[in-house]
Amino acid sequence: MSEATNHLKLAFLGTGSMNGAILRGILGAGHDPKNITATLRSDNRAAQLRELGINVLIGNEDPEANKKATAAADIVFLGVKPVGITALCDEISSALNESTVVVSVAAAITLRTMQEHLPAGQPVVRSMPNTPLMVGAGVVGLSAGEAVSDQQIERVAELFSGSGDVHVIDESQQNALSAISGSGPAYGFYLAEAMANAGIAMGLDEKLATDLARATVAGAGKMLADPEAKPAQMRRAVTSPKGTTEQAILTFDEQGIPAIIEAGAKAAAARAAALSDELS
Ligand SMILES: NC(=O)C1=CN([C@@H]2O[C@H](COP(=O)(O)OP(=O)(O)OC[C@H]3O[C@@H](n4cnc5c(N)ncnc54)[C@H](OP(=O)(O)O)[C@@H]3O)[C@@H](O)[C@H]2O)C=CC1
Ligand SMILES: O=C(O)[C@@H]1CCC=N1
Repeated sequence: MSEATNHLKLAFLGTGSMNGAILRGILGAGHDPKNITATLRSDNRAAQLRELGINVLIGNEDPEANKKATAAADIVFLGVKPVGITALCDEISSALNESTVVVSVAAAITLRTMQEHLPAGQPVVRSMPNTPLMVGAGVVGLSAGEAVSDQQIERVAELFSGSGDVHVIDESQQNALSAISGSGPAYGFYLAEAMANAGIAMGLDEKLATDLARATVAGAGKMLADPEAKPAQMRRAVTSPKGTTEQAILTFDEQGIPAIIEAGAKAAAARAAALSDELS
């Protein structure tokens, strides 16, 4: 991370699963914790966050928490649920400096919707991150609003790049990206759950089945982390002709698993499009 980026003051407003994962990734990449302020509504997760050496403000104790964090920040990450984003934009508008970059991590909330609830000309970035950022293995898609300069989007990209892959994309691709990489960690965990249950169904005890599934999906994920990795080729390397894996893959294909995964991803993207309309 460059010196200039490391010195940026960051505010995380609504620091639950996603904003918490982003800030852990940024800290892991070497950002100075003294330059980070996180807000929460209740104090449930405050102690955990304070252990990271960052500043923590609690909305239920200080109604000005989000505004105070915003006023001191160069970049503000909005990490509340989609339904709360426009109210949060309204709340912080008076505390923003004209060069403060507002980055939303919310699914479905468009740049246009945010811009309508922020001062005219405010730089706004729509992002779709994923939780593996917290272990330095995340993915994020970024789309810049009209008022964002090249330097500002590069700074946001640099902040994320210490903990994952960064893709700057047209906003029209955000819902599809969200359906693959935003929700995708849950699909990986779901596969591990299903594999563990299959082991239990074949008579393995629960702990052994869970350990086998967890370590296997994690190991496969580690191999896939190589940017040159080719999933289909790697699958074939495990699949001996007339062997055991082949029977499993043939059964998955016969039962339509690839089409089911495509249908699931399309349902996630369609839900994002519907939410965009509901919350605009
Ligand atoms: N989870 C994921 O994998 C991903 C999530 N996202 C997006 O991230 C956003 C947050 O989701 P997620 O992290 O899962 O949700 P969480 O519920 O874990 O986090 C939301 C946090 O915001 C806090 N909060 C709510 N309102 C306020 C407020 N007005 N001021 C300050 N803090 C507030 C909540 O505090 P309290 O608990 O005290 O109410 C909570 O800590 C969503 O918009 C989602 O679309 C995007 C990609 C992936
Ligand atoms: O489920 C959700 O709505 C969020 C967006 C992508 C992952 N989690």
